[in-house]
Amino acid sequence: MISRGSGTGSNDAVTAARADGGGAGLAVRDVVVRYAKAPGGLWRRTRATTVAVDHVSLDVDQGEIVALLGPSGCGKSSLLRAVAGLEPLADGTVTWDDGDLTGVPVHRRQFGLMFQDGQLFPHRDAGRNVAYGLEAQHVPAPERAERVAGLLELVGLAGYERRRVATLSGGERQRVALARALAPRPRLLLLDEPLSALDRRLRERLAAEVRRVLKETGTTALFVTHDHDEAFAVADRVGVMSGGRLLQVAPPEELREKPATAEVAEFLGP
Ligand SMILES: Nc1ncnc2c1ncn2[C@@H]1O[C@H](COP(=O)(O)OP(=O)(O)OP(=O)(O)O)[C@@H](O)[C@H]1O
Repeated sequence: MISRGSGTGSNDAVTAARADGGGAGLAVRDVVVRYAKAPGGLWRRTRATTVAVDHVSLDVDQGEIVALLGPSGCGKSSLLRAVAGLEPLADGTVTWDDGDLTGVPVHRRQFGLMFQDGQLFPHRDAGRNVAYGLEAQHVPAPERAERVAGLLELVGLAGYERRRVATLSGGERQRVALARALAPRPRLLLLDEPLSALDRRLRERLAAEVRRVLKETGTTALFVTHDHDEAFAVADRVGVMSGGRLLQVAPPEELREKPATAEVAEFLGP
């Protein structure tokens, strides 16, 4: 059983929802993700696999931000991709509000995705990038324009509607990418190293801003990062991964004060 730890500040509402028996959200149970090793050579006959995620269980309650933290290759992205439906589960289940997502394709999960490179559409201006998901939902133009303006303002880019993507800085691109991911009001936002390509100072500032934006929009989020400071700045709870396993999930201060194992303590450092 994974300890959920206690919340503070804006997390109190989440804690209250849990106590009421409400606040359901994402439940990952005993999930295993395996990859076939590269074909050829010795592996061809043995059908050997890499276990990227090794029986991981994790809850993310509605309105909560959970960061997955761990060194390169520990399986964070694989777990996030499995939740998104981009990787098949070798074992275990992923549910939302108790509804099993097995067999539900990526685009039907109502989850948003944001990656290290925001992958903006280069031929659309900033506003039309943000509007993309709203167009797909056939939101009428005036309502769309209002929502795009509101989202750009929320991410600190008020008035940027007509700016060409090529003229935006790295930080501005990721802000647009965040606004675009939030536009269709995803029930869960999955962020994979969204700030990693930015320099440290900007990363620190944006981590705090991402948290503010997610909280202001009441967005439930799973945030993958290898950066301790970023995880602690963004999340209500932080999950530490190593070798495909989830070692501990706890609020930042609890993780610092009471690491559950020597491995967690060593990873977090002094
Ligand atoms: N498509 C793939 N095919 C084969 N092996 C893979 C594939 N994707 C990931 N892996 C392996 O699975 C393990 C976990 O990788 P994953 O990308 O999930 O880790 P990570 O913690 O997100 O690392 P990083 O921060 O470097 O992206 C690694 O050993 C990796 O080499």
